[in-house]
Amino acid sequence: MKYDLIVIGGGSGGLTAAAGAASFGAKVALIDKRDTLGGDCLHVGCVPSKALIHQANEFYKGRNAAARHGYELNADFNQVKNAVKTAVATIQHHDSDDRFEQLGVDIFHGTAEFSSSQEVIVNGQKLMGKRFVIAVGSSPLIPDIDGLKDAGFQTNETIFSMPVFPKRLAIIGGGPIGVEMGQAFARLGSEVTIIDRSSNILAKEDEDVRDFITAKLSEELEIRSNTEVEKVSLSGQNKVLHLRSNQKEEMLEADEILLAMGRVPNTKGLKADKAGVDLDDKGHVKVNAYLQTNLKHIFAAGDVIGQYLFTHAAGQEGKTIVQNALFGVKGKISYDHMPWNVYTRPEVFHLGLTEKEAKEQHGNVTIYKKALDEVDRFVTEQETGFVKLIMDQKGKILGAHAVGEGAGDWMQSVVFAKSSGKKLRSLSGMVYPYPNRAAGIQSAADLYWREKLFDGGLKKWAARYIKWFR
Ligand SMILES: Cc1cc2nc3c(=O)[nH]c(=O)nc-3n(C[C@H](O)[C@H](O)[C@H](O)COP(=O)(O)OP(=O)(O)OC[C@H]3O[C@@H](n4cnc5c(N)ncnc54)[C@H](O)[C@@H]3O)c2cc1C
Ligand SMILES: NC(=O)c1ccc[n+]([C@@H]2O[C@H](COP(=O)([O-])OP(=O)(O)OC[C@H]3O[C@@H](n4cnc5c(N)ncnc54)[C@H](O)[C@@H]3O)[C@@H](O)[C@H]2O)c1
Repeated sequence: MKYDLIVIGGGSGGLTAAAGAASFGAKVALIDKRDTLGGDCLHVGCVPSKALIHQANEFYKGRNAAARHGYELNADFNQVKNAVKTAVATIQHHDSDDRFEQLGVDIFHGTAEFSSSQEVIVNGQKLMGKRFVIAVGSSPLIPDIDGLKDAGFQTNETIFSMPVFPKRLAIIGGGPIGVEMGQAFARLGSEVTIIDRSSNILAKEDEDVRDFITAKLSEELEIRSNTEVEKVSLSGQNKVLHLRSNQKEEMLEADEILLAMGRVPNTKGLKADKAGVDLDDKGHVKVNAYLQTNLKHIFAAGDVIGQYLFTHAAGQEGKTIVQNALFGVKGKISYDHMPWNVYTRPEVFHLGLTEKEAKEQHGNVTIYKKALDEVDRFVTEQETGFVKLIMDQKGKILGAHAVGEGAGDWMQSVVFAKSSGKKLRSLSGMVYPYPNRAAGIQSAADLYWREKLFDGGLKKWAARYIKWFR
């Protein structure tokens, strides 16, 4: 039998492609090397990390409240891990074999490898396909640091089931994984140090956002930027990180090391060469705007293409592939309106261009920035942060950024406005129920009218008109 579509990888990208294709009546095979579907996001990524963050924030609040009444609380790490497991198990139902089998998908658990451009092998069985989707995801980058392997370390694949709670946690890498896990462990009671070789953590964020969140996180943990880990050694049970920053050498002792230095694509065992699929020098599958590889019938989605390493990006790519692979529609993937959130407290929201990128690409841009401690809801909740909207001279939204409690949720209307081509003023004209957090968007967007009304010629014209009007 020849499948219409063979999907390799049952994570965010692969599941979306498989479910979409099966719903249209295609004969689909889905292969995943894990025993359960769901991929990294469900098992060792988004879901356990957000569950851990929730546990940590709950504990942190309780601990601070108890401290105000003279009590000291310690976190029970086993309870935290159980809550994380429960969250994963609950969501697993949604990504169960049963659900996909009911959609008509044939599921194979085992490692897939290409034997030709028309065929893959899984558990010794050959599967023939008309079209293929490579959605095998990525793995944590393990650096070649002297002594690291002997000293031992954690990655996102082990940290959620780590047996002992680390009193001192050193995190190498200050990207989203490093800062989210760093703050969560700090809130559970670890002494956390984030080490990053670049000059800033969260390097992809707008400069104002980076400065704000760096200052906030620094209240709870230590950040060492411009720092390299040259070597790791053991001193008894302690892991000793030999650091170098600005020609200065220092040592840092920790109970555990978490690696959060980026990802490598899972293409090693795939034998893509047997199919003739081109990879880039880092092992990512190379695709065009239609998500086709150099072979028109083989598509790729998700972390393995190395574009935007997010669940929602993989899902969007999976959807695009369904229409292109099954119906021959030439739908291009677009990342123009791809938002992301970093789930620290306060949360970071990112959409479109940063101020620096906007200036480089568009020259003259207008920026409206509103501090959240001037927005009533945030005042009542004693929260801070800001909203920053970046637009071109015609009012087109180029970028939107926010740091604030729940920003990832309440900034969503800006994604709608930007992706439907609405101008910034549309965000000002909506009605916001008082006192919701999204009013932060309105306050920032209102600055547009303030400028027009109070600083421009309109005010003089309006004054003359009002005098004249009877
Ligand atoms: C700690 C952490 C937190 C994260 N938090 C977020 C978040 O909050 N929001 C967000 O949007 N993104 C988050 N991400 C990123 C997100 O998890 C990934 O972008 C997403 O999982 C990518 O989906 P994918 O389909 O490309 O790969 P995956 O979900 O990793 O799926 C790939 C699947 O392919 C299988 N596979 C690999 N090789 C083979 C093979 N040869 N044969 C058969 N099967 C194979 C694997 O077993 C896996 O199940 C996080 C990542 C991490 C590590
Ligand atoms: N909330 C979310 O959506 C979320 C959460 C977690 C992860 N993710 C996804 O997972 C991906 C991987 O996350 P990540 O944080 O591992 O990677 P990343 O690539 O985003 O960040 C890695 C960090 O490690 C630093 N680094 C690299 N090599 C180093 C070295 N030798 N010494 C010191 N520092 C070094 C880099 O400067 C960078 O700041 C992200 O790109 C993101 O897309 C998303």
